[in-house]
Amino acid sequence: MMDMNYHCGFVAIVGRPNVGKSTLMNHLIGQKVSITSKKAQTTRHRVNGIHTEEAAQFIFVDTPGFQTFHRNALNDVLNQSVKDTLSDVDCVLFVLEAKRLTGADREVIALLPKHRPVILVVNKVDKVKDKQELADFIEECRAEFEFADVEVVSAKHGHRLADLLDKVRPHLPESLPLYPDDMITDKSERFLATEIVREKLFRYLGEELPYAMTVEVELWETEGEMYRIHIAVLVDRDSQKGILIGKGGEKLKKISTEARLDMEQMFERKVFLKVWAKVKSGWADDVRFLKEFGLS
Ligand SMILES: Nc1nc2c(ncn2[C@@H]2O[C@H](COP(=O)(O)OP(=O)(O)OP(=O)(O)O)[C@@H](O)[C@H]2O)c(=O)[nH]1
Repeated sequence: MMDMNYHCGFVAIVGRPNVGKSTLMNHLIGQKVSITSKKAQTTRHRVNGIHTEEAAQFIFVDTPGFQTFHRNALNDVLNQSVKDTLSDVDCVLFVLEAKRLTGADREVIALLPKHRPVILVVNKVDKVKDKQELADFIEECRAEFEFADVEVVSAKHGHRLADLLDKVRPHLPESLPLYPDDMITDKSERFLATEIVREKLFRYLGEELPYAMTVEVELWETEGEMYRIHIAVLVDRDSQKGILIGKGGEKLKKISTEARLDMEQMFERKVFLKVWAKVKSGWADDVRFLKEFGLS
């Protein structure tokens, strides 16, 4: 594998919320590492997924969704983080939903780098029956930005993803692989642990509440073969804390037990997990607080 013609580089996936960025990345790397949901704005953290081949390694950077309607400090930080990401990758995948070019998409287009190859990825083509309409749509998009290439895909159905990779590959610089070939994500086990807890929050609290919550590792220790992990779930209000904990602590206990079992399976070791709820008022507007979270 260590041949001199090896190519390896960074690829950013951008687009407005809900176009299918997480779904796309999950399929490209072949394992679920970030949560997808019908609701917008589920990927608050940047996720790096890696796809390794015989002669190339693609390191994907999934960027947080743009929130165009409810601007607050959180979203300014997210937008800046997207700009920083884009100026630092070898290729950008700009994802659109077939036949939908909205104001929010145009806001993302405005942030696309002029001096990096940007490939237009038209997703959800399974929803479009008329080929001519699709061709017209692509023309319309091409008028908005000078894309290096275009590919139509269905991320959800894994359709034409190999063709997409074929178009990205030439943009990766000649370099040895930066990661071992069995590595799916360079996000640490810490990150995966928070994703597991987030997934349980969505499962047990419904679709609404988890958007007002954030999950943070407070302690991570190795004791012999075992991990000792403390995770805080930060909520805006006391009432949300109450819902999270549930009657007699039942709900939080269930979330914590299921998360522990998933972690033990994923990390292949015993896990001592403690999950608790904390109130942090207005955390979404507190930029300094976000910085502590490594989000800016
Ligand atoms: N029909 C169809 N639906 C898709 C396709 N790809 C993604 N979706 C759906 O679109 C919705 C949003 O997908 P996500 O991958 O969460 O979108 P995202 O762009 O990562 O969203 P944010 O994390 O909010 O930025 C989900 O319900 C997906 O199942 C596709 O190719 N076809």
